[in-house]
Amino acid sequence: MTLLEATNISHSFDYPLFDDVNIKLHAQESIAVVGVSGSGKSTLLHILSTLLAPKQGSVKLFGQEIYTKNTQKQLLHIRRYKIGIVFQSHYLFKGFSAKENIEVSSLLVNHPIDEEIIKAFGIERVLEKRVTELSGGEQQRVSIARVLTKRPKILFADEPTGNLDKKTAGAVMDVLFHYVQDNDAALFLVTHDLQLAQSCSKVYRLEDLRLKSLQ
Ligand SMILES: Nc1ncnc2c1ncn2[C@@H]1O[C@H](COP(=O)(O)OP(=O)(O)OP(=O)(O)O)[C@@H](O)[C@H]1O
Repeated sequence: MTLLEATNISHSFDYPLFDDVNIKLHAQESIAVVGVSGSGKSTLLHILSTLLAPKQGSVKLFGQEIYTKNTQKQLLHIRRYKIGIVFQSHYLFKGFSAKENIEVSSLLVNHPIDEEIIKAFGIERVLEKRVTELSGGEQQRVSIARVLTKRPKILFADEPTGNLDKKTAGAVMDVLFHYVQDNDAALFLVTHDLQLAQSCSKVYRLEDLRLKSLQ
């Protein structure tokens, strides 16, 4: 099943970022995009995940064109209930504990927190701590747990393991890959780390305005 289809996407800010980009993401699939800093990876992720309309081209999520036909209300519904976005800066609620942050998602979709994920992320002992008392890597894992608790069909992740050591990063990626398999979901990953990217089913490099297939 095709969950995401982007056709002939082009975008620019002060200068052109990419041109004529085409991507299809199917259930149980993971796509990684690598590229140098400033090549437009995060911008592409924003375009695919309802946050930014491209200058040209079409983006379909779950078979539905998202930028021309959808009202803001429908976009909000997709963003809240059908996709999950892990940002480089994680946007946790600072005054809340780690657990309360994850509970927000749990309440939103009326689904309990998955204790297995908490354990696999190694954050069970910090759940009662306030966000400001957590290390950067702990905050990153709490934010991923919060997003997974919504049980999104597509998970968009921008450098999700940027603050983590290799071993912890590997453990987190394992959870993401299992989540995708077990839930018929899909992962769109942006990273600088080519080795990490190569654990995905498809790898692309954003370079010279094009999305080039590496794997
Ligand atoms: N909202 C915006 N308005 C204007 N320019 C922007 C905006 N967002 C990003 N840019 C510019 O677009 C370019 C690409 O940014 P983007 O964050 O997509 O790159 P990236 O490949 O993800 O970089 P990094 O690896 O450093 O995170 C940068 O030059 C950035 O300054």
